[in-house]
Amino acid sequence: MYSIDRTTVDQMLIEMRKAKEIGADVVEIRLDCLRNFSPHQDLEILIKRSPLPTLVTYRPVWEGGQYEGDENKRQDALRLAMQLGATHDFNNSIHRKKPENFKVIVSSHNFHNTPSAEAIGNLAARIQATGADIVKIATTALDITDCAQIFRIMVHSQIPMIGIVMGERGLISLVLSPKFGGYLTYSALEAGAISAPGQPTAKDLLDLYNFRLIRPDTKFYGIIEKPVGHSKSPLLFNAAFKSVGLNAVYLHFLVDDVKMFFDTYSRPDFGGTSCTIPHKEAALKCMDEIDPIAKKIGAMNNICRRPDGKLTAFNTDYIGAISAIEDGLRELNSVNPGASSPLAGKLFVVLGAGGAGKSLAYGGAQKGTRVVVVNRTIAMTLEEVEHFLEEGMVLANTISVGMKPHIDVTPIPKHALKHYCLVFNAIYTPKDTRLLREAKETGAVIVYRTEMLIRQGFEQCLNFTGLPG
Ligand SMILES: O=C1C[C@@](O)(C(=O)O)C[C@@H](O)[C@@H]1O
Repeated sequence: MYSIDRTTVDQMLIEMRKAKEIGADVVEIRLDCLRNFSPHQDLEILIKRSPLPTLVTYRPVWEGGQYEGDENKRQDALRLAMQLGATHDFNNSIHRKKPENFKVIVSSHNFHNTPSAEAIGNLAARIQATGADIVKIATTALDITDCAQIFRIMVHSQIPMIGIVMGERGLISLVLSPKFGGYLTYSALEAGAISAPGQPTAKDLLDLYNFRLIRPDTKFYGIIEKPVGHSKSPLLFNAAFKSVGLNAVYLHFLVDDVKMFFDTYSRPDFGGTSCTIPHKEAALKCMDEIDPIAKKIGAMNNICRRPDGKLTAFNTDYIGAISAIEDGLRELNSVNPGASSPLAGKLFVVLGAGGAGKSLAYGGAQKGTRVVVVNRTIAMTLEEVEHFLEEGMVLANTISVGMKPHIDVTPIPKHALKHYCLVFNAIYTPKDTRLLREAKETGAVIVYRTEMLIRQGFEQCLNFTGLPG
């Protein structure tokens, strides 16, 4: 559902039409946001001209809304909306059966925090006791685990319930609403036009998260990250799940405390996560098992929950990066066709010794390269690399030099690049770093981070589901 909080009737009508075009099932109009609201005239226009079933909300200040006037007048306006058929249409479309007369949503908003599941359950019971047809409880997420409190109550609610946890950390409460029996969920028409913090856009809900396919038995996965939203993995995984018809969804998890996250989301239908900064180390401590290769590398990026509930960590970065580099080398004629890997025998220079650097160094060694790791503290420095001369070397950069906003700098000067036949850069933004631009100009094959992303994601998909992505 899309909620409209414009200040004039005309603006609301425009947004209602947009909401329909985008694919919303229902629109909510927030009467308390209208300036100079004239109930008889405005409601008649809004309800009669709404292209979608319409939910009318007139929220007072004490419930987090903007209406400050007389309580009787507020209730009169809601009764009028009912007579004009707003709720009638709404129920008709949602239940797909004729309601006796109309339905009432009684809501409670908590803009400070999320109480315990027990307290939410008591609140839901009190709301139900008012004679509400539909209970709506909106709380505020201080942590992603707050969503679990709402899920626990919503899934067992005897009457229809809308449970949402507002804020960035509450995103999963909106996306997973159908999984936990939610009556409806909210989305924004477009980025920046949200009616409550943390709302996804209708487009993301429908196209990125495949919202219409989410059911109670849908398995869920995601990427644990902080801040949230930079990863392209949800795009990759949800497209893969949809293409093979897998009943699963992959989300952004904005996680503050990794242990609390894994302790809270321990259901069998939570299948695991990808892991990125800043959680890679903290997550390792929560694992029941670490795959021997991830252990050897000393870095992981993929966590799977086995059917017995145990968490296992894997490293798929080394396969993703190395196979992207191998494919790049295959474009060159100079590759020895008889060798098991086009990397075999090459001098492989890896810049950086963090998780990605360690993964590349391990992968390179497995393929028979002579690996040189370059960083500030071990092996050799960037200055020394400039004097490294052997034809046909391979360079993999994993340090952040050249990353946005410092796009004018580069880890290796252009003149030193002429000895490399391939350059890989693990930086996402910008895609065309100065390093890659100059490598291309000197005639090297270049390999982007996205090539690695796709391949490491494919391996994660295999680990999660046993199916190729
Ligand atoms: O390299 C990546 C990409 C990633 O960080 C992302 O942004 O989606 C997810 C990680 O699991 C993986 O190691």
